[in-house]
Amino acid sequence: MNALPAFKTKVMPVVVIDDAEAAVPLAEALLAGGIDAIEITLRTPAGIIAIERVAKAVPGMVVGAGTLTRPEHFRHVRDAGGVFAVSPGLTPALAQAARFTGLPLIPGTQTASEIIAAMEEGFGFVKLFPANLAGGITALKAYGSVFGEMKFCPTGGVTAETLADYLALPNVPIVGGTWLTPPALVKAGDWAAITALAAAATKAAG
Ligand SMILES: O=C[C@H](O)COP(=O)(O)O
Ligand SMILES: CC(=O)C(=O)O
Repeated sequence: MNALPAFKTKVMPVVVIDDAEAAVPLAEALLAGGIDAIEITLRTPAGIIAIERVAKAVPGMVVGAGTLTRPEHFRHVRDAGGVFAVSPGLTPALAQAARFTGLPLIPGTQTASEIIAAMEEGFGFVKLFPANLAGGITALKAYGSVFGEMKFCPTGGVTAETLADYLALPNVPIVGGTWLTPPALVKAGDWAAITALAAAATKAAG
């Protein structure tokens, strides 16, 4: 599968954005806290515009899209300037769209069969989603002993308090979550508070 772009952060903010105007200051606030990659979801109409703005205006930020659930989403994201894609799951049609557009994809998995299906499509790095429902750290340890080559980005229920425990696992290079960009802080434009959350997560990630 297409290789992911390089970034340093071990903590991926999963952003649900209601107002595209907030995208650039939000990305700059995260960057100031040491986070150089962001997943802006397509769950809101503002998502794709937000990706376009961050891709144009925040050169230090590696911007990707989340919640791709339809093949045509891949073209929309690529055309907006997004450089990677994340999906809560995986189907053959989504894998084909990723290959066709050249957009690197991190697909969501939860079960052993889903991990095997992702491996069959050529993925070596997947999401564990929702990580807390899938069994969290216990599941990742079990999958680590079975799927030695597979790396995971647990997302769903990961917090500032638990991220270091996840990252201590050898098969977890990065974690994701929404706690870095609380909707109330985004709505209030409290970028300093978001930088503080990002800096705390960057520190906890080591
Ligand atoms: O999209 C990902 C998940 O909904 C994030 O879950 P979280 O809010 O528990 O971080
Ligand atoms: C769950 C996730 O990462 C997504 O919505 O793409």
